[in-house]
Amino acid sequence: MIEVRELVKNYGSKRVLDHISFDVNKGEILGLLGANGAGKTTTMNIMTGNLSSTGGTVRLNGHEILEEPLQAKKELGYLPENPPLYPDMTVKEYLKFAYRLKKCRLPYKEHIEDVCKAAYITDVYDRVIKNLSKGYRQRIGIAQALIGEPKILILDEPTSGLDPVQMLEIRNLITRLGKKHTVIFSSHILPEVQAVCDRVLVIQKGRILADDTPKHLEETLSGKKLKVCIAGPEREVEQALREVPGVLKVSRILCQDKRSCSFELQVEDETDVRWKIAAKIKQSPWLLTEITGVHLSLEDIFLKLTGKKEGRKQ
Ligand SMILES: Nc1ncnc2c1ncn2[C@@H]1O[C@H](COP(=O)(O)OP(=O)(O)OP(=O)(O)O)[C@@H](O)[C@H]1O
Repeated sequence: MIEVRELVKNYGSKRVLDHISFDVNKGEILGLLGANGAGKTTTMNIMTGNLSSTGGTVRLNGHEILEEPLQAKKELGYLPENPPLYPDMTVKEYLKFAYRLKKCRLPYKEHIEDVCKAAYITDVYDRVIKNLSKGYRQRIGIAQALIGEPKILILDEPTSGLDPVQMLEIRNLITRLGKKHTVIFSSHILPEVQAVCDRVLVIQKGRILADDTPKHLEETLSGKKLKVCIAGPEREVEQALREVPGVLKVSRILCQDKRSCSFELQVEDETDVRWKIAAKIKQSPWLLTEITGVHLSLEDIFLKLTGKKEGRKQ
């Protein structure tokens, strides 16, 4: 559905995109994750034909954005970082304006109704935009992007500046939109990408650091780890755990419960080793009090990939 190849962008002698390539399949929700200045907006602006590239190509449903701009843009709904709203218009007037601007040919009344329903703005249809909350304004921006039934939605930081409730509403909305559209959205909020995306591209200084599912990315970087707490003599328990097939490494960790001892285990296969440990402890006089997976948050992964904390904005 989307094919981005070797995108390069220079501003004078400064290279801000350095050979970015990726594909997005039909129906996928892709998160573009990166710190402030990583190159997310630049990538999206080039993909939507709003900015020229120094090199590389972008194909939207087979149409190259510079060679066939009209056909390519018909495939596309775009929400820029600052939604292009006219605050003195009512929602009705604004959507009519966007409908005309896009030269949309779908039946006006039904289509606008559908778009308002999809973006959850039906109840403010006759209100003046400047009097609405930022959450509503963001959803009006999304409604504008939905006009013309584009197959692809590109949303630049759609939750930026929203309160936690509004953020959740937009995340839920993106998940629902993903059922009908191919969606790319950018964010610097890691749990958001984790919650919403099928795939994540981690981008830093104009380069792709990782292209993976949030879950696989986490597993790959964190390694498979278990936390095990057992009520029993520490040294003997440690030895017993080392003997369980599939356990690669056993490290003692601090234990909150004075009657137990705790260990972090590096293992080959989490589920399999859990069963084996449970079976082994059952045969002993000891008691298994906890066995849980240890997972890195995507935030830890991001810091691991980038190797530093600088440049992150909240
Ligand atoms: N017109 C411009 N002239 C020079 N440098 C620019 C211009 N626009 C963007 N840049 C630089 O390009 C780099 C990437 O910027 P971009 O806006 O794409 O980052 P971003 O990941 O979207 O960050 P943000 O979350 O702040 O929007 C930054 O270093 C930025 O300073």
